[in-house]
Amino acid sequence: MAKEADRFSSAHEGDREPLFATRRRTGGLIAFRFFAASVFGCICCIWLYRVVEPLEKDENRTGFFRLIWLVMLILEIWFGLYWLVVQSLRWNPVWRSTFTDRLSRRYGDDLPRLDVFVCTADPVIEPPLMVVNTVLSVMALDYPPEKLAVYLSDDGGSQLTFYALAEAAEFAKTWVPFCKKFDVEPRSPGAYFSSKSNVLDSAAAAEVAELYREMATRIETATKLRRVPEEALFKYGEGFSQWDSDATQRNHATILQILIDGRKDNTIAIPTLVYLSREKRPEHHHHYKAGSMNALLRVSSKITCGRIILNLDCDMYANNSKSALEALCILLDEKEGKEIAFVQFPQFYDNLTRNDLYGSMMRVIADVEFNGLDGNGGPLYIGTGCFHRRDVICGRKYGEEEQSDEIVEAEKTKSLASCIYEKGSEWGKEMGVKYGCPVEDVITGLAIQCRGWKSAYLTPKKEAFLGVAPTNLHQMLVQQKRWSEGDFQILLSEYSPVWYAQGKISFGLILGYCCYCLWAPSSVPVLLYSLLTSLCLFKGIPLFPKVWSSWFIPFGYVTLAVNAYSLAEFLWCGGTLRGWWNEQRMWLYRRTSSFLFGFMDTILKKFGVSESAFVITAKVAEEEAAERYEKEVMEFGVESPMFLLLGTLGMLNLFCFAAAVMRLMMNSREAGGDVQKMGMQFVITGLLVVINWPLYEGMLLRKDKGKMPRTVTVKAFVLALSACTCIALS
Ligand SMILES: O=c1ccn([C@@H]2O[C@H](COP(=O)(O)OP(=O)(O)O[C@H]3O[C@H](CO)[C@@H](O)[C@H](O)[C@H]3O)[C@@H](O)[C@H]2O)c(=O)[nH]1
Ligand SMILES: [Mn+2]
Repeated sequence: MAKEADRFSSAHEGDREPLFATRRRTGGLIAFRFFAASVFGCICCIWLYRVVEPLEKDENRTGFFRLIWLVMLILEIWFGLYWLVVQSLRWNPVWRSTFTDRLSRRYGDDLPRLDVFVCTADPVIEPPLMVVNTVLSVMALDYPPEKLAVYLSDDGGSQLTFYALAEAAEFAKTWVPFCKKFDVEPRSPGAYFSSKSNVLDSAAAAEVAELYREMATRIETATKLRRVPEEALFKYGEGFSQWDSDATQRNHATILQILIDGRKDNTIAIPTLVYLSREKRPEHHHHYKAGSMNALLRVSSKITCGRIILNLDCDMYANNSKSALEALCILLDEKEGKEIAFVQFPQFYDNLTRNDLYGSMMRVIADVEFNGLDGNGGPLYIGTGCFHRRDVICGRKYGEEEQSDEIVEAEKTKSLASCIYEKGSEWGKEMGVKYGCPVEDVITGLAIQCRGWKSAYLTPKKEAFLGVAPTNLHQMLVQQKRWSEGDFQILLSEYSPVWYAQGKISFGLILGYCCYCLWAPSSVPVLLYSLLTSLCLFKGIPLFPKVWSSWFIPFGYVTLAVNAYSLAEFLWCGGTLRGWWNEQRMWLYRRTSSFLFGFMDTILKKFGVSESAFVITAKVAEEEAAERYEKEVMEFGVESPMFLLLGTLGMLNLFCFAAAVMRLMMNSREAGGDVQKMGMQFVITGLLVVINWPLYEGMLLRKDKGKMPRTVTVKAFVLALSACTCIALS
């Protein structure tokens, strides 16, 4: 391998054309900076208002009122500073483009080995048919098959998944050559055959489609019956014999089976395919996905030892067969590419509806913010759709020599995936993917960047990978809780971007990390601000300047400018107006439930009270729920503390707004004054009510199974009503 590395770096000395280009924005950027400066100027005015205004003589201003005023000042300082931090993501964006033709000219098929790691963990919420579609899509990537290997890590230790993979191995012999011969896209057979428009109209295609359908039926039937057919147990006996009779998901020996060995069998041009289920024992922590990634790193090093590693979640199929070549344009570039440790593609989904009810796409993050991060040193590693250099993820520092990894085939390969292998080693610490954090990906990427490496972000026109977004509110909130909690833990950990990364990565990138690491704590100010605004409206206490006073200008300008900009940005990124509105709702819900719970759990964890776990996101929904998802009807359905909180806050807003409107109508003489004094509060609380409309519908009007459970509605109602009563009487 040492020689091979040499070959890649120096043999093409004469050929100096870069393999990728980096584009920066110029014109628009200056306009943006002016705009940002104007907003910041107004933010300063708001702070000034809070400081200066209470000094005015006003007999109504009691001690309690001053306290509220102080809280408002603190919250506005937080929002202002957070806004500043977020600008780092827009200050210096870059876009990368690649020259795959130059890559082909220079290297032909002489490319480094590529190992693809696909992780799955549960055959029920991650259906084996979906998993093998992902596997098949990467096996058919535009890449020399003898250089490509696909590893499936099954944390579910499921015979069903193994069975599906064994079936896929057979089907691959037809599918891979078919894709290459006819250059089909996308290369997930499920996605390809379900898209009516691009399926070839030929006998060959019809034959492959039939084969696929037969395989899919077999896999789905087995999954439904939760039983592998008898003849398959026999046919793939070597694999199935590795399951002990008492094996369970959490307690079993290592299962390792090379289903296709591309190293030996050169007659069929199909990539190597390996199934791995690492050993699990109840007394050993398995470290979730990070644990399986590290087991994969070790086991694959003894089988194919790809110099490049692509990591995919089991639902992210390859939608663009050129993605590996595109990533290599960056990693093999002789000049700038040398300092780049990993190439991240965005997470896109193929199950989104038009207006993206749950804001799953995170359009602006993918199309704006990550380019901003790239300009400051590189995007975060987000766990899927990411090409790594093996030796870097294993711990190599920037500037160190790449080590040669000899493939010595040993009988002991299996032991590399045992529970005790990592005891007393650096795995999970300085080597491989890090343990102990719910976002193992982000912290690992940060550590790599702190070792001197950069990363790059690639967004080809045709999305490289497509996954499955959560299709109900609860799942979405749970996923967001895990992310916010994990990112906040990073902020408090020894790898904190604020302390540890100081001097190791650029200041802009530190701020970039902070945007996400501060998600969890940002819940508290949003909660307080919205509560204070509506409760004070209810009590008739004005919190903002009068509508006609000049102090109102900065408030009005900041509110309008920030929201108009966010809307424009959303539309530029291809979103719809409705989609933006939905995203604003999710912005609020995430903060007042997911992030808040993530924040509290992190604090509790610091005191050793709770343990954070990795709750896997389901990738299937039952039929009726799926229909509601298609129609963009918000799905509640389950009892959850997060819903109770959202419901209570929603009701509280409604009561406060209703009470204030009633007061307006009853004494219409003072109405004008009331509106003037509290115009801004009316608007904010009113908007909160409007944005909560799907919530009220779910609580009060709907009858289907996806409505808010009755118990939650009643509890929320009682809680909100008692809160209002207490406040009214106080
Ligand atoms: O014990 C576990 C738990 C999960 N997984 C796999 O990890 C992947 C991601 O899990 P998912 O439930 O889909 O979580 P998401 O929130 O969608 O995942 C995002 O966020 C995670 C960190 O929170 C990253 O690990 C993922 O790569 C990233 O896509 C899936 O393929 C799982 O099968 C395992 O292999 N073992
Ligand atoms: Mn996922």
